[in-house]
Amino acid sequence: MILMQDIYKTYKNGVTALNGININIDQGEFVYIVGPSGAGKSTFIKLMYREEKPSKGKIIIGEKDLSDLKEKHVPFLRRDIGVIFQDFKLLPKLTAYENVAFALEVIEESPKVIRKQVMEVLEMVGLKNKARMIPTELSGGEQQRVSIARAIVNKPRIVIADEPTGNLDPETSWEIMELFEEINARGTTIIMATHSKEIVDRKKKRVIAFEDGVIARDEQRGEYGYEV
Ligand SMILES: Nc1ncnc2c1ncn2[C@@H]1O[C@H](COP(=O)(O)OP(=O)(O)OP(=O)(O)O)[C@@H](O)[C@H]1O
Repeated sequence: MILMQDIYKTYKNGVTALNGININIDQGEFVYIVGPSGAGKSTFIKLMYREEKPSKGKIIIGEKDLSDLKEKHVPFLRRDIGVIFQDFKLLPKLTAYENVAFALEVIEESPKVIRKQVMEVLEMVGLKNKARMIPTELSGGEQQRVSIARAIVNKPRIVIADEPTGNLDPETSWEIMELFEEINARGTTIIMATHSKEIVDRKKKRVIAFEDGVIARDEQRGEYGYEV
């Protein structure tokens, strides 16, 4: 479960990005976050994995109240949340296998567990044969698959994606969306910020629309709702 109560976020430069957010997302939901540029979507997402802290308000992720989460416990929160970005953020000198394994090495998993889980997850995203390639040897879609593999190798309960198809062509985007649906079907909560009207309107899911730092719409089986 993800709960936000009365969340405000003002950055150091005085810009207020979120202006009173209340939200409740159940385990296993698939939620699109939409809205105009600058509406507060990325800020909302960053609060969930503690990349940013709210200026005011309460955030609960699973059983953890982030208000009293000590810095040294942030890595434990991140084990429960996989994050995926538009620009993949892979380590350029490491192979696909090593990029995914890295997520488990930092939490000191045993080499045996690492090998098994990394190969399983690379197979799931269809990249078992390209495990030894480095990011520049892979297409954009393949790089995004590696980053998805890295995000889910820990079996997190929540996957957050900030414009994951923003750098991909339409066909590749659909393939990536299928992967997200597969992950969601296993019970993982998916929260995805997107500017893609095609994706949101075709895959009818819960839609939360941000405008000027507040939630303007929150609809089950919603639509994108903006002209493109
Ligand atoms: N680190 C920061 N410091 C200061 N202001 C910021 C920072 N990050 C975001 N903002 C401001 O907060 C507001 C909300 O930004 P945010 O990135 O959350 O919007 P967004 O809806 O994700 O936009 P986009 O669709 O363009 O990614 C904007 O006015 C932005 O300029």
